[in-house]
Order: sequence, then structure tokens, then C-alpha cells
Amino acid sequence: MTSSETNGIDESVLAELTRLRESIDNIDAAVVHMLAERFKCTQQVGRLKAAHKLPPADPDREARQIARLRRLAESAKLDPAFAEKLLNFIIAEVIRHHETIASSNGSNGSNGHSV
Ligand SMILES: O=C(O)C(=O)C[C@]1(C(=O)O)C=C[C@@H](O)C=C1
Repeated sequence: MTSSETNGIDESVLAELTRLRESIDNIDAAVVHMLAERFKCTQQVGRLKAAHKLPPADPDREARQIARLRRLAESAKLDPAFAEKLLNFIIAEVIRHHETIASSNGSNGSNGHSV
């Protein structure tokens, strides 16, 4: 092994891997923050729907979101099937939250409006 190698991996390769991983970590942090903001909005939607006795899921809206996201994915060279699966995964969690909000509104005598 030469002085520029560590455990058989060239130091320049390790430096490149570290640089790429730092960007990956930044992107993952951004995804977490963006999802947190999205869930803050959907919690408000869930409270609004529960207060007005609207159903948790809106399949027509979902169909429009999926069609739009697939188009965006294609133009960004991301697999549209992956984009659709990801959105469905997120929406399924949102609907679960909406259902929890709706059932807690119905059982505690609240009118659904929070202070
Ligand atoms: O837009 C709504 O009606 C929502 O409840 C939000 C949302 C979403 O997460 O984007 C979730 C459930 C609905 O089926 C559609 C969309």
C-alpha cells in the first residue's frame, strides 16, 4: 500500500465518497424538513375536513396530484413510477392522520375547532 492509500482504498476515492455523502446528508435533511412542513399543512387540512364532516380521502385530488407528479418526475429524469409510489406512501399516512383527527373529534364532544 502506498502512503496515499488507507485500507486499500485510495485517499482521493475516499475524499470523493465523503464529498458526495455530505451532499446526500444535506439533501436528506432538506427532505425531512420539507416533509415536516407538508405534514403541518395536512394536519390543518385534517382539522378542517373533520370540522366540516368532509371525507378524509379525496381520490379525484389524488389522481390530479399523481398525474402532475409523474409529469414533473419525467422532466426531472426521475422514474415516474417511483414518484407515484412515494406520493401514495405519503398520502396514505396523511389519510391515517385525518382519520385519527376525525375520530377524536367525534368522541370528545368537540366541534372540531381548536383554539
Ligand atoms: O387535499 C386534501 O384533500 C388532503 O387531504 C391532502 C392529501 C395530500 O396529502 O396531498 C391527502 C389526502 C387526500 O386524499 C388528498 C390529498
